[in-house]
Amino acid sequence: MMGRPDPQRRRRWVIKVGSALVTDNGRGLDHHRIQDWVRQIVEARARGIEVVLVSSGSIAEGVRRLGWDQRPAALHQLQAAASVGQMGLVQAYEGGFQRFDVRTAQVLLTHEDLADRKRYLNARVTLRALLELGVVPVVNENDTIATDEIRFGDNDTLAALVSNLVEADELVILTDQAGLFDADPRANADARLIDRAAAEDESLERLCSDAPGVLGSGGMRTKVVAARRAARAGALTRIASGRAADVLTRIAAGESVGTRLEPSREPLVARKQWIAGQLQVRGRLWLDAGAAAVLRGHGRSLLAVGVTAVEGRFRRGEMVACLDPAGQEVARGLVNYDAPAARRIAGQPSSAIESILGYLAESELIHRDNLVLTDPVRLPE
Ligand SMILES: Nc1ncnc2c1ncn2[C@@H]1O[C@H](COP(=O)(O)OP(=O)(O)O)[C@@H](O)[C@H]1O
Ligand SMILES: N[C@@H](CCC(=O)OP(=O)(O)O)C(=O)O
Repeated sequence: MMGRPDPQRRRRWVIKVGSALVTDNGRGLDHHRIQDWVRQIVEARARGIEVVLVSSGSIAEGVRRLGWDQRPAALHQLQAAASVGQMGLVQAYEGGFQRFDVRTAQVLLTHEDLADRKRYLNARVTLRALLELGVVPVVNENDTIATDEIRFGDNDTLAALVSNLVEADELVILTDQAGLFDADPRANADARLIDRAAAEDESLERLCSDAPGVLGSGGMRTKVVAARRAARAGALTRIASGRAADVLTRIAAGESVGTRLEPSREPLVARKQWIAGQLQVRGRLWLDAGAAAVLRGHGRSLLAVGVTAVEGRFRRGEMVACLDPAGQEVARGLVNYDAPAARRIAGQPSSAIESILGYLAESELIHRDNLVLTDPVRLPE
C-alpha cells in the first residue's frame, strides 16, 4: 500500500454512515446506535485520530417525521424531507457528542461548492480549521438547494471527496452489510466477504448489484467507486457493518474488520485530486492517435493540433473528457478555450491560434497541470 508522505502527521478518518443504519431502516433515528458510534469516535480521538463524520439519513428521517409512508420521487419533496430530517440528525450528533464535551459543526456541501476551485479551497480551510479546533464536523449534502444536475446524489461520493479535501488516511464506510461480498448478500445466501482488495481494481464494480437498499441511494457500487476516488489521494477505504460491536474501536486498534480497499498507486498531487473529483463533464474532445499516445505515455499537455472534433458546450476552465479515435476516454482536464474557440482551433498548430482567434489565451488547449489520466480510474458520467 502507498503511504502518505509524512508519517508524523496525525491520523485522520472520514467516517460515513448510511441511511438505513442511522434511521434503523426508516423507523426513526437510532439514538442508541448513534450514541454508540459517538462513544467510539471519542475513543478514536483519544488515540490521536481526527474524525470527520459524513452522515446520511436526512431524507429517510424527514420522510418519517412528515408521516409519509415511502420515499417520494419528486425532487422538491425530497428536498423538503431532507431539511426536516437534517434537524434531527444534527440534534442527535450534537447531543451525543455533548455528553463527552466534544463540539460538533454542521457542514452542508453541494457539488458546486467542490467544483469551484475557490469554494473548494474555502471548504478545505474551514474543515481543517474545525479539526484543528478539536471539533467533529458532521457533513451532509445540502439537499435542500441541490437540484438534480448538481447533486452528488449519494453520500459515498461526497465522503470520498471530503476525504480528499481533508487528506484523510482512511475512509470508513459503515453500512448494513459486513463489507463488500463477492455477490450481493441480499440476493445470494452463500456470498463471501472480501477482506481486502486493491481500491483501483475496476472488476470490483461487477460484484455489486445495482439496487441499493430501500433507503440507501448508492448501493455497494458507489462505495467501490468512492474507494477508487479516495485512493487517488492515497486514502485507504474500509467498508464495514455499522451494526458490528465496537466496529470503529476495533478498526482503530488495527483489527481486520470488513473489507479493506487499499490504494496501490502514488497519490495525485492536491490540484489533480480536485480535478479528478470533478463530477460534471461539459464536453468531449476527440484526439488523433498521436495525441492520445502522448497524453497516455508522457503526461504531456494537450495541443489543439491533436484534436479532431469538439463536442458540447463548455466555457474556459470547465471540465472536458479527451477521447482516443476509438472513443475510449484517455483523460479529463480543464480546458483553456470555450467550445466555439476550441472548434475553430482544433487541428491547428499553436502558432496559428492567435491569427485564427485574434487572441492567444494559452498555447495549450489543456495544460498538463490541469489534466488527469482516466486510467486506471474510470469516473462515472
Ligand atoms: N457485492 C455486494 N456486497 C455487499 N453488498 C452489496 C453488494 N452488491 C449490492 N449490495 C447491496 O448494497 C447495499 C448497501 O447499499 P446502500 O443500501 O446504499 O447502503 P447505505 O445506506 O449504507 O449507503 C447492501 O444492503 C446490499 O444489499
Ligand atoms: N443526503 C442524503 C444522502 C442519501 C444517501 O446517500 O444515502 P445512503 O446511500 O444511505 O448513504 C440524506 O441525508 O438523506
